[in-house]
Amino acid sequence: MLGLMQDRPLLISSLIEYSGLNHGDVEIVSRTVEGPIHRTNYRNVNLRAKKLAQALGRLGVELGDRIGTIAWNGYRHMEIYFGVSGMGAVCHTINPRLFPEQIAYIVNHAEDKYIFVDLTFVPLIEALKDHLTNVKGFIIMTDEAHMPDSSLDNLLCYETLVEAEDGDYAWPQFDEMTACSLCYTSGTTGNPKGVLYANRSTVLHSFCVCTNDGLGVSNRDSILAVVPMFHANAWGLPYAAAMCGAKMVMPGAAMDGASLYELMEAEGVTLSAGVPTIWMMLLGYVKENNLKFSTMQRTVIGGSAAPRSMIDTFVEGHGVEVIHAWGMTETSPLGTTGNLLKKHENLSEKQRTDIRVKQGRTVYGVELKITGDDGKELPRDGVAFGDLKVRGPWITNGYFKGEGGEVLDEDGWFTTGDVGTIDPDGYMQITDRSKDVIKSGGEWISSIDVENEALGCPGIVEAAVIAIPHPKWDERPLVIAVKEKDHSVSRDDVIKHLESTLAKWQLPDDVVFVEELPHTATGKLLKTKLREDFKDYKLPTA
Ligand SMILES: Nc1ncnc2c1ncn2[C@@H]1O[C@H](COP(=O)(O)OP(=O)(O)OP(=O)(O)O)[C@@H](O)[C@H]1O
Repeated sequence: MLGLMQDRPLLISSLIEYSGLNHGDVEIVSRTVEGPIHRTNYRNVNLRAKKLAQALGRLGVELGDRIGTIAWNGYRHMEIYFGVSGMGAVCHTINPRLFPEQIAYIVNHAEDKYIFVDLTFVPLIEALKDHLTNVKGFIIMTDEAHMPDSSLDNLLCYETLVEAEDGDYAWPQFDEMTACSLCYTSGTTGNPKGVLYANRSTVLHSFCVCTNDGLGVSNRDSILAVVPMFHANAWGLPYAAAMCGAKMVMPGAAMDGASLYELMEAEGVTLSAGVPTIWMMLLGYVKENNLKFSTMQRTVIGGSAAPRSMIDTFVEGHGVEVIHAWGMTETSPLGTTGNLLKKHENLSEKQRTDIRVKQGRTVYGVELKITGDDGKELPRDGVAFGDLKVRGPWITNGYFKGEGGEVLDEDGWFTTGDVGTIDPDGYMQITDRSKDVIKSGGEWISSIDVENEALGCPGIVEAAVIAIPHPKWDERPLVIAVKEKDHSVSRDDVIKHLESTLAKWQLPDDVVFVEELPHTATGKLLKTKLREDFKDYKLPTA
């Protein structure tokens, strides 16, 4: 209609086209599997993403085709993100940490036409090749000199494909609701299910990441994306970085404390993002070697609850602000961020951390509520807890190919499977996953609360809390913990420590120590495995 605004589709390609033109010199730095640190910039990424789109077109890839990637964070992966989605195909990022049979399942379920494979994952794909039904070819993400001897049929070399094209290509325009990427949940609570992101939802999500009260990503940032590009699209950081021309620093396969710290310091990293397990390791390295972060200003912790002790170490020990974030694959993933408000400026650091431990507030675009057993909305008083529901333009409306059937209620709310509270300022706090809550004598005990408190006990490096059946109380909590190396912390020490912070009925009935705890492909505690391992465990109080 004349006199109204233009109807330009919100497309992934517009992000890289923008940064290619306006932030052309800003660097993309990657650790590579071949060896040295690689440096490129947005101008080159845009050009090479176009060449890739040309090459894929020549291979017969069409609008809507799914193209897999099995790769670490790196510049070629970024080119694939933009090249594949930019041409109108769907970038399906495969999590290499899934069980091999799950990988075969999702590749077949997605009907991936081609798969981009990092050199490291060639053996993994070779072992699965007879089970992959739809794949026409494997594009190895390297140059001719590093091409492996492989038993895979239809092997193509990434650099050869890209360099054969001239890049004289205009990004096609299509409906902004066209799918751009596909991520499968990691199956903590069942089989992996596909979540299909749209061009429009991803661009809107990027705006949200770039707002100050989102993750505040800007051109002044140097971002270390530790969260993998195969996990909920690295929380959308590659897109958001392109939207504002932020420097991207990508660790490749080197995720140990020393490598991450070195990269942060060498590349002037100001913002980093990852799950608590990664930060636990990095902080351990930094403490052991008596180091400080010299450029990092803020770190995003999400995927699992950020323990208070971790927040304290970052904020008080290193002067690094923590942005606690909550989300799910189904929410693109950013749902809430724990930024402080103006009115919190004059609070003590302890009071400010009382807020930081909450999972945070929604940014514009996402609506959030909690409901009780009757489905009615509960008050935002920070006390009432219930099922957490979300709604918004970057929240899924159902799983790929209709798996699991209808997932929204009649008003469009998505039930997250998390249980939480919302306080009068809108800060949401996850109490638990609904499947992990411990139901004891008609009361609910949050396994996350008990875990967090147990982590504050000297000598405990990791703790998981699960429900054990109890003849009188239905269920009671059991702490399963990992000790610091050579530490003498005992069961009674942990219980004594918890007595100072938890109500009597919330105290665990027992504490057992293990060498290590099982984790999911995305670094979360694998409680299904713990429940299985401890299914015959008898509590001393039973
Ligand atoms: N900051 C956080 N604090 C506590 N829990 C969090 C936080 N961020 C994410 N989570 C948990 O992670 C869940 C989403 O994780 P994700 O989408 O990666 O799925 P998954 O656990 O890998 O797989 P599945 O959905 O199959 O269980 C959330 O529902 C929530 O339980």
